[in-house]
Amino acid sequence: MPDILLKNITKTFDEGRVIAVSEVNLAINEGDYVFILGPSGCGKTTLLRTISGLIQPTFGNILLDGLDVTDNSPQSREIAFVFQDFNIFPISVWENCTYALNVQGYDSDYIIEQGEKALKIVGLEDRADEIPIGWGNGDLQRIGIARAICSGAKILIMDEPLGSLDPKISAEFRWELRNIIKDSNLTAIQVTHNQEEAMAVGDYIIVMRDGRILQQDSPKQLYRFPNSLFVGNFLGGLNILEGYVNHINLPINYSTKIRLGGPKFDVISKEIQFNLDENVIIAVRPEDIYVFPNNYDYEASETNWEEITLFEAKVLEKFLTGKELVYIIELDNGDTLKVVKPEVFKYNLSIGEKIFAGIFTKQDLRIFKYPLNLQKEMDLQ
Ligand SMILES: Nc1ncnc2c1ncn2[C@@H]1O[C@H](COP(=O)(O)OP(=O)(O)OP(=O)(O)O)[C@@H](O)[C@H]1O
Repeated sequence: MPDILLKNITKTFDEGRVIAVSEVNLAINEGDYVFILGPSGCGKTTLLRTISGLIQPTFGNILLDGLDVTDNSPQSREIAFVFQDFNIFPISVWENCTYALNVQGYDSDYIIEQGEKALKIVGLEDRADEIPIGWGNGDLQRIGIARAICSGAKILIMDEPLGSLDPKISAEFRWELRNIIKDSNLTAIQVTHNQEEAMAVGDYIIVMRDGRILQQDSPKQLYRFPNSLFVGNFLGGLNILEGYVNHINLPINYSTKIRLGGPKFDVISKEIQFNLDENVIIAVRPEDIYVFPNNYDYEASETNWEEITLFEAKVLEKFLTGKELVYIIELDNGDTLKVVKPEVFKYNLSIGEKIFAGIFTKQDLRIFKYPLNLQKEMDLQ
């Protein structure tokens, strides 16, 4: 039985004029560490607040451990919140950690047991008596997490918990947080704007847009098989090319031709059906495009060239961004593609140089229906 089950959750504001969350169905299992990603205003925080009971859904039901808690108070839901701004009081670490249990009148043996357990988990057991004034953000958030664990909650809800941390500390702390969650067998839902963080430590990622869930999958599946152009572009970026289906080899193989004399690719699509001559978008990640100099010796290479579609191109731009070398290449038909390689790349391709480019079509090329509004579909806002 899923730990958290959302059935058709809709939340509107301003007498229905703002639809913050729309018909969301979601199941999260016990022990899962789930991230919610999406552009600003897509409904992430509203969804978190609805699950925790801080706000009531307009429609729909929330089940925790099989029980309908839609009308129950936040306190009764065994959910703890971890905030971006820590909410730490100028009292001792111990008092911060056990504050809620004291207010709720738990007996002192239970409070001591819970407090000691929580501080040990976050590595603050030797600093319980200190007042955390002047502490670094990482340690302050440790207290915030200890407080959540101390409450005895089985579910952690975290709104940008690492958002105030220095990027280097955040990159280290994310693993610590994951270990804490897994070791304590907590179910955790976290909102972040940091895709890298979600991809690195999340079991699942939920991508939202305009109040709806577009896709919920493992990071690898989302990255390799986005179910829409928006999801693919939002997570990691996509090159897109407009084309049409010029051959169908049933049941699953479509040859698509890029318009105006561009190259032809054999694409596999198991999920979506296409028709002959249908306009489509084919998409490829910048890091999945091979580029070679014109005089490359294919015979000498061990690559299986049968699976790679090669086409001629010209280097339009070349620049370094930190650890990456970016090429913008132009196809014969004027289409352009972004290609990303490691900073130390074996070929020194120059601007203006004629080159060969290649795509491992079966593995790396995706085909999508041509959207009603391509510009809106690719807009990351
Ligand atoms: N109390 C409220 N009253 C009216 N509108 C609201 C309220 N809370 C949220 N909204 C609106 O609901 C939509 C979703 O907001 P929400 O804060 O959930 O998005 P978000 O994805 O968390 O955004 P961000 O990433 O910027 O924090 C937005 O259009 C927002 O303006």
